[in-house]
Order: sequence, then C-alpha cells, then structure tokens
Amino acid sequence: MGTPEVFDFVVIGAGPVGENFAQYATEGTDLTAVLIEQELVGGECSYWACMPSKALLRPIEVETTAQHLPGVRGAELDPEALLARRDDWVSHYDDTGQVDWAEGAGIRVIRGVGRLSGERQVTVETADRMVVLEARQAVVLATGSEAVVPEVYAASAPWGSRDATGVREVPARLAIVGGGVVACEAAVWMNALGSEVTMLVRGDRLLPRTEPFASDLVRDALVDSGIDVRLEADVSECRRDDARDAGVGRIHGGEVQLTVAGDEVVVDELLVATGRQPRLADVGLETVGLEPRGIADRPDWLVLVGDVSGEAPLTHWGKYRARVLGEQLAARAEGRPEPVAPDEVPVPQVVFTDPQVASVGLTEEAARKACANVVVAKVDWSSAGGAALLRDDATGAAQIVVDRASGCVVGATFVGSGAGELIHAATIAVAGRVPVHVLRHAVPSYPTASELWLRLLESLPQDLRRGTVGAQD
Ligand SMILES: Cc1cc2nc3c(=O)[nH]c(=O)nc-3n(C[C@H](O)[C@H](O)[C@H](O)COP(=O)(O)OP(=O)(O)OC[C@H]3O[C@@H](n4cnc5c(N)ncnc54)[C@H](O)[C@@H]3O)c2cc1C
Ligand SMILES: NC(=O)c1ccc[n+]([C@@H]2O[C@H](COP(=O)([O-])OP(=O)(O)OC[C@H]3O[C@@H](n4cnc5c(N)ncnc54)[C@H](O)[C@@H]3O)[C@@H](O)[C@H]2O)c1
Repeated sequence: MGTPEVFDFVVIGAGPVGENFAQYATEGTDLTAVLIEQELVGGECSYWACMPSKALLRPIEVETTAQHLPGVRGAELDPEALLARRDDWVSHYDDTGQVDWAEGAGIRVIRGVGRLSGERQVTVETADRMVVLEARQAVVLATGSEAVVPEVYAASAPWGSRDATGVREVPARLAIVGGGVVACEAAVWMNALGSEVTMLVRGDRLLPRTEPFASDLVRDALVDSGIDVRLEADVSECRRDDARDAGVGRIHGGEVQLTVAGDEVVVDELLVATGRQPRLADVGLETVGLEPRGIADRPDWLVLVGDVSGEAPLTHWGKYRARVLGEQLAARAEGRPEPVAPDEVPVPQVVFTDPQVASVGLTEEAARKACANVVVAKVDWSSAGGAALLRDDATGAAQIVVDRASGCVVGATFVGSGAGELIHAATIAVAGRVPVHVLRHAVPSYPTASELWLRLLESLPQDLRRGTVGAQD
C-alpha cells in the first residue's frame, strides 16, 4: 500500500457538509484537504434528497397557486416535464460540476470507500487499489445518515426516500409510512403525479416536532388535495409477493398488503419514511478503539460534522457547522486565534408542503420549559393583506414566541404560501436577540407578507412592545 499521502484534513464523505468543511478549512491558507466519496460528490442532498424533492415540489405549488388566482387560466401539471426538470436539477446524476468545483478550489477528490485504519489514518478502497492517507490536523467524518427501516417492512423491498425523489414509475396506489418531513413532502408530489396516496402515521399528528397548529394545517391541506391521512395507524404486518430491487424509483414487486389496526390496506408500492440515523457503521471506528455508541468520547483529531454528528439533519445546519469548524480548525493549525461562535444558534427549517411550514428556534412547548415566562402571539395568514394577496384561498397562520424577561423572540412558526421566504427575518431576530420593542422599527413594506410581523407585534402586550417590560407577568 506504500507510504501514506499526507494532508492536513482527510474528509470522508463529500456531501454538502464535507465540501463546505474542506473549503472553509483551506481557503486563504496553505493547508490541504482531500475529500473521499464513495458515490457522487454533492452527496444525498444534491442528487437524492433536497434538490430533487424541491425541483418536484415547486411546479406543483405554482400550479395549485395558479388555480386559486383568478386571472390565470390553463395552468396544468405536465408529469413528464416535471420529472425531466427533476433530472436536470440533479445534473442527470453526474457530479462532474462538483468535482470541478472541488479541484478548482485546490481540494483533492478521491473516489472510493474511506475507513479509519488507525490514529489519524484513513484507508480508501478505490475501484482498483487501496490508498492510505494520513491527516496532520484532523480526520473529518461527514458520512451523512441512512434511512431506518423497521423490521416489519424489511422483506418487502419498500421504497426509501431515494425512490420517491428519483421516481420513474408512478404506482397507482402508494402507502407512505411515517408522518415526518419526508413523508409529508413526498405525499404532495406523489399525489400530484397521480398516485392514490394513503399516509399511515403512527402518532396522533403529522410533523411531530413542529407546532400542533402547523400539523393540523398541513393535514387539512393534504386531505383536501385527496390524500388519505390516517393517524394512530400502527402497521402490524406487511406482505408482498415478488419483492425485489427493480432499480431506484421503479416499482419493487407485486402488491403490498398491510395490516393496519385490524384493517387491510393493499397498495402497489410502499414508501417507508420513518427517520434516519447517523452513518457510523463501516467507517473503521473499531480500528481506533471506538464504537458508534461511545462516539462522543473521541480524540480531538477525529471530527464529526453534518448528519453523522447527530445534530439537526438539515443541509443548512450541517453546512453552518462545517463553516464554523473549518475556520476554527484552520486557525488552530496556523496558530491564529480561533473564531468564536455563539453557544446557542437557532435552527431554522422549511417543510415544502403546501402550505409551507417554516420555523426557527423554540416551539411554544419548548420555550415554556426553557423560560420562566413566555408570551405567544398568533395571527391568521390573511390578517396581512400582502400575505392574502399571494393566493385567493390563502390559509395559514403565523406565531412568535417571546421570552418576557428579555423581550426577545425565541421561536417563530409561519405556515402559509411562501412561508419559507419569510423565516429568515425571524432567524435574524432570534439569532440577534432583538427585543420586540426594537423589531417594531423594522418596517415591513406594504403590501408584502412580511406585514404579518406587524400583526404579530400588535398582538403582544403593550409593555413588551414599548420596551417597558420588567420581569413582571
Ligand atoms: C428526501 C429528503 C429531502 C431532504 N430535503 C431537505 C431540504 O429541503 N433541506 C434541508 O436542509 N435538508 C433536507 N434533507 C436533509 C439533507 O439531505 C441532509 O441533512 C444532508 O444531505 C446532510 O449532508 P451531509 O453532507 O452531512 O450528508 P450527505 O448528503 O448524506 O453526504 C454524505 C456523503 O458521504 C458519502 N459517504 C458515506 N460514507 C462514506 C465512506 N465510508 N466513504 C466515502 N464516502 C462516504 C456518501 O456517499 C455521501 O455522498 C432532506 C433529506 C431527505 C432524505
Ligand atoms: N424540507 C426539509 O428540510 C427536509 C425534507 C426532508 C427531510 N428532511 C430531514 O430528513 C430527516 C429525515 O426525515 P424523515 O421524515 O425520514 O424523519 P422524521 O424524523 O422527520 O420523521 C419520521 C416519522 O416516522 C415516524 N416513525 C418512526 N418510527 C416509526 C415506526 N417504526 N413505524 C411508524 N412510524 C414511525 C415518526 O413518528 C415520524 O412521524 C428529517 O429529520 C429532516 O430533518 C428535511
């Protein structure tokens, strides 16, 4: 295998997070990084997750919006063109552009499976040989996450999120197990593509990590669009003849028969969307005396970032952490003062259903646990003319959660058309700890959906708005 090739940073996994880490750890320095990738540079997000799903969802949202805008006639979905758009946005599963970007930034790319093989050492299994690498500063695991498939479905070769985003054959009847983000978003595009969709949700609401009012609004919208949403629907059995891997996005066998709370549900395909877990298996942890469960107790030279870290499994969050860590480790390597990041940074998320659910920071329930005294303001989506103008069937709501002691917004949730583009204002307010009496002077333009902020601030008690608040009730 020869003498190890030495880099400052050896990064296993070239998803968005690995790429960002390598960029920020080397930019403007003499430090070197290598990215090891077993599939496509750009990772799950670029080819099988964020990009294809959003490429599919946007035309659907535009079409349904157009149907509720008097003055527009003839907006119609073209399924073939929709799938072609998806293929364009995933660059036809070709990562040349991202490899060129990495190499242009001075980052080496090695294709193969990377595994730890000793302290600061990684061995890469490429198509034709083993390559040994050594990290002067750190080995960075950015290996992402993998879907968790409950045992009951394992023998039925169900669809995973890759099949849903990479759909080629549209099943006439599709059951989706799960009520999280993947399940809700996939239900929208599979329904629009013509599947008769049944959602089998174990819990008593969709999107269990968001505000309950958001769960209700999304459920109502999914039901209105013709989706059968079944809550508290436990699947006890799953049978399928001729289960096989027919390729990504193709139907994986015969009919699927599910026993759901005593009822039989028969479908042509089953999508299992029951969550993801950090991809820590088969990365060679045992070679340095570690195992996935004890990963928190690892040496300084081994860094985890992105989905594999167990933090919020979101591209923007992983990339943020990669930027921060990259800059910090570069500074440490060069003996410069390390840039400091705040201890608490709020995590935003947008669920691209219709209506969209955009949230940041704490939910009301979490805020009540974290703060002694919390004030909540909630308004209807159509309370602001600019929001109502976006489509004539506008439904939704906006909510902010304010910590009375500091007068600052600690959480916000917007549910409505285009809500995703509104959330950054809330993120700035929460991250910047801007008191609401100051936010009053951030004037939203008329008539934009941002005027929801006016309505929200007007709903707060006067003392909070005026900034005369103490720690009183
Ligand atoms: C259907 C779906 C839709 C999503 N939509 C959104 C969205 O709209 N917005 C959002 O913020 N998040 C979204 N996410 C989450 C997002 O995809 C992840 O948070 C993001 O991809 C994490 O980036 P990452 O770089 O940590 O991991 P990944 O993107 O998974 O990249 C990890 C890379 O490491 C490689 N790898 C793993 N092990 C090895 C190894 N041993 N050797 C070499 N290479 C290896 C993998 O091949 C992969 O390319 C979505 C997820 C799903 C499933
Ligand atoms: N727009 C976005 O930002 C976006 C889109 C898609 C995915 N993602 C990310 O990907 C991650 C994974 O998404 P996901 O939807 O797979 O996970 P999730 O954690 O959001 O939802 C999992 C769902 O499956 C249910 N579930 C878990 N185990 C089950 C079981 N044994 N039987 C039946 N139901 C079960 C849960 O109750 C929950 O409803 C998310 O956490 C999210 O951060 C983000």
